[in-house]
Amino acid sequence: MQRCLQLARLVVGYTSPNPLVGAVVVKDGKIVGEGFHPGAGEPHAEVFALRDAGEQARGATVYVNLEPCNHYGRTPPCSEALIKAGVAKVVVGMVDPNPLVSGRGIAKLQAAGVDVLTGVEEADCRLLNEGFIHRVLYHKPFGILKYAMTLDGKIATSSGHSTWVTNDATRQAVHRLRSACDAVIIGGNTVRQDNPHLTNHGQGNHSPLRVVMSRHLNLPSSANLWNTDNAQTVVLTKVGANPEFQALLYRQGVEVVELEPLTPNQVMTYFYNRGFCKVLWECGGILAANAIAQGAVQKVLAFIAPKIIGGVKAPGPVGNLGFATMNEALSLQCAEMHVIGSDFLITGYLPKH
Ligand SMILES: Nc1nc(O)c(N)c(N[C@@H]2O[C@H](COP(=O)(O)O)[C@@H](O)[C@H]2O)n1
Ligand SMILES: [Zn+2]
Repeated sequence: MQRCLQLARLVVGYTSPNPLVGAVVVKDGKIVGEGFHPGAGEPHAEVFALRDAGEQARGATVYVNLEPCNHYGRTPPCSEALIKAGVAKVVVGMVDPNPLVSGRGIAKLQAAGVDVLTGVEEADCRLLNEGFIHRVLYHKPFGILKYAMTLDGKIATSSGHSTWVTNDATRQAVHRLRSACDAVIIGGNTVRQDNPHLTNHGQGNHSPLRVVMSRHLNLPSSANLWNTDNAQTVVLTKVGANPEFQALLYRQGVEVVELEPLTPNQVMTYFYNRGFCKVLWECGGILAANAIAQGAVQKVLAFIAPKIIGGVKAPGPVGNLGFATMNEALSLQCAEMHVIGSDFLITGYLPKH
């Protein structure tokens, strides 16, 4: 199953709205076929693995991190392909939450006499596809809030200087994280203040869509994000905002989309309709607080550098949530701490809305 996950990860960032899936065919204790799902519209992982195994699939065991499908979507059902290939056993990482599948693939295999074992390495399988699972269950992409702060909770100095809070290894981890996401979102303030690139800087193959939320388009006419040679940018704004600036962006290949209302919740609906599974919020505190308040954030990744910068006016990672007492605090679930060189990373999930 871990090999399935390795295969699936080869195309991390490329498969949305579909999941990341790898499959392995084992006969007499040896791997005789492997495959992964390259992206929506392409055959599923099981089909590639069966093709790779050829006749050796007969009587073999197939491992796959997601339940084989049993529906005609963009491609025909894998359950039928597995039965036709004559496999003896299928080992499944997790049941597919997609209501079109959800147990039906397993039932079809069992009805045809195929032995099925489910829930193998399930936690890792769920983690790999947490974006897909959330998308399917809640009809919104999975939102991740990432920030980097000092030990005293500042994301910049009081003058706004923020390069760099964390060490090189942490910044590379963030670039890999971007590569695994469909989009990375910031607000207009971050463009004005930091002029970021928001690319993967060569960490991973996939470049996420770079997104700026700006109500009035009071943005610089020259910015790294307006260079669309290596990565696409979309600016989300209010209906009718600053037509001259919209024209300037269009000329540079930047897509402009008008949304009403321009809120994190509406943005997540827009990106669901665009087929996205995972969206990264790399914004400042005000937008981060709005995104949390509107349920657009499911997971938090807080990178912490053991430095103290001080400053009463130095900004923190999350603005006003309207809480007055400590018992209103949002407690992260399944919180974990990781060490990245001299920095620390705390991850966890926000309570469900
Ligand atoms: N088990 C499995 N292996 C794959 O490689 C997959 N891509 C999936 N996806 C499931 O089928 C749905 C997509 O179907 P189409 O690609 O449109 O035919 C997807 O939503 C998953 O439920 N499953
Ligand atoms: Zn399938």
